[in-house]
Amino acid sequence: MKTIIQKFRNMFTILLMVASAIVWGQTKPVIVILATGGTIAGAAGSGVQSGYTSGQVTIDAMVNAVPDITKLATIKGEQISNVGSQDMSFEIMLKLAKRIKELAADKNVSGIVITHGTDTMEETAYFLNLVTHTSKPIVLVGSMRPSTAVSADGPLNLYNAVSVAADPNAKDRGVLLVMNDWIHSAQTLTKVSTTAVQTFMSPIRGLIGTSAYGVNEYYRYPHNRYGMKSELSVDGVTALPRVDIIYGDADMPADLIDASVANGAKGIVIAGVGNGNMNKASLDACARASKKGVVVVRSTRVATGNVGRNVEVDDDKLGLVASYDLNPQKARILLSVALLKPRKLDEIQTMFYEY
Ligand SMILES: NC(=O)CC[C@H](N)C(=O)O
Repeated sequence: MKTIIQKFRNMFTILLMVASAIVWGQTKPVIVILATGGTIAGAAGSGVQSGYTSGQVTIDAMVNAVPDITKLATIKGEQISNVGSQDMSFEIMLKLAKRIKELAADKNVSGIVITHGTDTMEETAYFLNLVTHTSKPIVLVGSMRPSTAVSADGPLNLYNAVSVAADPNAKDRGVLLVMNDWIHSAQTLTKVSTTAVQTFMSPIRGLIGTSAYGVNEYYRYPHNRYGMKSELSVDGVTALPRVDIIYGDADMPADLIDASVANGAKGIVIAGVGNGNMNKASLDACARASKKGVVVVRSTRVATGNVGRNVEVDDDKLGLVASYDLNPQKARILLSVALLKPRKLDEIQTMFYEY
């Protein structure tokens, strides 16, 4: 009799454990990881080797390296691409945007994490910030050391990124990047070191918050237009117009600007010196381009500070746009998306102030 009761009790305990596991599994937020490649998925022959190849490791292997992640969320993974982000293309970005839109509309999904190489992470982050209209957290993450390195930074970065994506407090903050304990806005972040683990900074407007072993603190909401407030869209778009970046320096040759126009650019971003300046010959070439209907934006090669309108350059007279907060690579993204529709110069200038 005693053994029957004991058996019954054991069965009941097991049933209870299974039921609570199911309930917990259902209440845990669902986070979808979209993997694109990068160093976080990179591998080398040894733990102390500087040479390595990006985009070698699958999403499952990345998640398995951080078993604790499944305590934060139910993880689902999809491989979108597996490239070093120097090979990130508008085609992959458009594919990402489309998939994010579908996932954001799924009421079972709480947030999205994108694993990505750091070289062009600012472009992808800013692009998604403009064209994904959702309040759900979208978090980019990468690493500076490959998965096989001694002290690889990828696993903790991924853990923190999932914790932010699963955090209701991260909602409505636009596309974020979580690396090395810091939470950045897509609009402000920039890569400042070629190899150091502390490579992302938000030098103009500062951090959105911090994430330490999954404990998140938020300081602010981004100031600019993004997500639900963005009027920009890439729905049904399969390619973006050509926009070139031309680097400014002392005695720069102006014929690169004419060549860009001749090769079919619809927009040009000048990574100018100082406050978006360039020599007289280049300014003349920009004015020529503008007269032909090519939109020319003056950005800067300088790491901090914004480019104001009509400071040393008469933008009104020459028909130019000032990039304001945006560095050349982000100015190129905004201009490429803005040019999907015919827009007047002053409308584009307003976009540079607002986005
Ligand atoms: N740390 C990195 O992710 C840089 C590696 C690689 N070039 C990439 O961007 O994917």
